[in-house]
Amino acid sequence: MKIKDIQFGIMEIPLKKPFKTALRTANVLSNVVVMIETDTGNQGYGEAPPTGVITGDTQGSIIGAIREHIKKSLIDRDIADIENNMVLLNHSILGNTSAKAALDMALYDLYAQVYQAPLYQILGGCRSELITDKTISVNEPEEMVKDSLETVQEGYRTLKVKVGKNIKLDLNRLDKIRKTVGDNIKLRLDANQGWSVKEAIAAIKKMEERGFNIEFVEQPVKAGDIEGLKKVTDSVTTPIMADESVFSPEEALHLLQNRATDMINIKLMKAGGIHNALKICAIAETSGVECMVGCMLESKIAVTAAAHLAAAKKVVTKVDLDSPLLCAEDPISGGIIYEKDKIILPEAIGLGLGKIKGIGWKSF
Ligand SMILES: C[C@H](N)C(=O)N[C@@H](CCC(=O)O)C(=O)O
Ligand SMILES: [Mg+2]
Repeated sequence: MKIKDIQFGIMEIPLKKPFKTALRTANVLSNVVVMIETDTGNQGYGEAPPTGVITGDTQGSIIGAIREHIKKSLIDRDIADIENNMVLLNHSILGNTSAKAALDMALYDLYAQVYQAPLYQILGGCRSELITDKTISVNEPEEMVKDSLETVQEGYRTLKVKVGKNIKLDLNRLDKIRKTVGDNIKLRLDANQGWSVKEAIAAIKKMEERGFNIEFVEQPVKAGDIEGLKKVTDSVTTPIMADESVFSPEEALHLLQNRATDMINIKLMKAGGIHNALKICAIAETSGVECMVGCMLESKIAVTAAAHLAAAKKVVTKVDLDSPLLCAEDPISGGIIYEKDKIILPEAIGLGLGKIKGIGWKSF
């Protein structure tokens, strides 16, 4: 099975309500979708969201990286030669992790089609179901309480609460949310780099004193401040999870050798795809550190690929794969199935994706 062509299209999906973090507000998901076609008529799908504030990617940079660098390194390659294909993909251009992730998942989709098995089984097959959290955007406390209550009433048992704007208001937000949802709901926080080191330590200690029972706090401080991240990790008892501070396996190794974080949030868009995400899993497992698999604002295409990774590996003990749940429409048939907070992996071959509605495919 050889690669004959690589095509792309733009997928626009409105969100049910604005997605707000300490870094940005988004109303619509506007992603690059890729399709690899083979000489046997098979198709592999991938997706890249342009998350400029985190990965530095734009729609134009994703398309440009594939058109000018990645495509020529993959045309005519044999799908079964996955290791060499991944080396070529990763060496085709520096950075551009979202573009690489889109091609990486399409290559894995086809690789699993060669061996006629669901991808998660080929990658390790640890489990066939996952439980995801659902994100509560950062807003005025009253609106967050309302959103949290509705989410719990819909059947979600874990809320990922966005904070990081203002510590006094953040404490007020959490106080009200915890009182409203009760003690049986897990609350994990994501500050998206919004606090200083001192603010993070003070805020998390107050949460501990007030008994908010926070499962973990994601990315309290600036991505590049590894010393600051370690200081926060060492100063509080609540577990700290690195997100924007870890893109590559090399960064994961550096962080864990320095014990700068308690956990890692792996995202395909930061790692450059499943191939590098598997290396991060191995580094974390060797260091005795658990991982979460998360997502950007991705449709069911990229989230299905992330779910296959999460289902494959034992070291992945937490899942933040809620992005399709935040979308007002689902133009993709097949892929993962959501049953409230449960994600069921498809038993279909490869990623198990079906038709994608409304895409006008163009060759790069
Ligand atoms: C969507 C997911 N729950 C999430 O919060 N992901 C990111 C932010 C993604 C974005 O800004 O597009 C995270 O920081 O964990
Ligand atoms: Mg995060």
